[in-house]
Amino acid sequence: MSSTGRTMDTRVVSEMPSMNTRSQTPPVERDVHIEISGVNKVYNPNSDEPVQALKDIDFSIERGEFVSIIGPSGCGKTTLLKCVGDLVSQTSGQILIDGVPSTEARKARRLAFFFQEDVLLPWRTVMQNVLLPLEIKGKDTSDPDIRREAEKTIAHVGLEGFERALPNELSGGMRQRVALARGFVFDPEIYLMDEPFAALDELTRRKMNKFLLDIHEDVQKTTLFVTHHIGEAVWLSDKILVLSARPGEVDHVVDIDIGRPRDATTRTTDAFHEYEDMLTEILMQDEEF
Ligand SMILES: Nc1ncnc2c1ncn2[C@@H]1O[C@H](COP(=O)(O)OP(=O)(O)OP(=O)(O)O)[C@@H](O)[C@H]1O
Repeated sequence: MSSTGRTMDTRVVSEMPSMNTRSQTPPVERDVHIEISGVNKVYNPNSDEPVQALKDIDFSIERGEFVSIIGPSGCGKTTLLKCVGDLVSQTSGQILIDGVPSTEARKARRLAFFFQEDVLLPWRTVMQNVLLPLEIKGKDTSDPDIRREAEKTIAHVGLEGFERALPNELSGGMRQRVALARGFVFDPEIYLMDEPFAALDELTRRKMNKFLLDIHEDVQKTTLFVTHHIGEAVWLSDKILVLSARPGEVDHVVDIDIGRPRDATTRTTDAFHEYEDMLTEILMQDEEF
């Protein structure tokens, strides 16, 4: 286990049996996909009450890594995700995707967003919802090749046979899988996920976690995942970025040294529980949490 943090608490570290600080690990070749440097975000900067959401964020994500962002409510998790996806602009600093600004990456549709609400169009079938991003992109969605691709994506999320169903005929978990398929269909390089399973009941959420785990281990897309759920973050992630209370700063970066593939038994291991306890303790130290 390893953890680095701007405000590393030695008491927490010393309690962890096999924790090393990152400076002790030998240098390895890194393939940086997303580079966040000196990012600050202030909302309403010219008003009487500017809100500094992010402060001096330096963080990088390697290709194929699954990184979760956790932290106290309102600490800037969504803001950071939106800055990476160029849905809001940072006030200062830069975010590069493979060395190019995130604005260009968004325009080239290299990024896909997934939100808590499945935002499916209720009058469109599963197939029509999945085809929507391709339609917006100006593709001819009556093209048999495109439809085959969409069918493959629908099958990939386990919804084969539901192509003609309407959203209101599906369960919450199924609707969320349609939303995932809609993001996957244009084969983006990076998944940006903002609490995609927060509205689901615990059992469905577990199933969706396992589903995403399998997809990630299959396609290994670089993923940035915002969550409040520590267990979910540990199960899914290679690395967890913990932000401090607002203004969000990098508080800790915890590498999850649990091998893959992971399955339900992973959640019963000592290592899993140690990570859960460590992260809970880090978050509890923040008085505003
Ligand atoms: N458009 C906006 N205008 C002004 N302030 C905003 C805006 N969006 C977010 N904020 C503020 O910025 C801060 C960070 O918000 P953000 O939603 O990024 O945090 P979060 O960690 O994702 O929150 P939560 O855990 O509640 O989902 C909060 O204080 C929020 O009120």
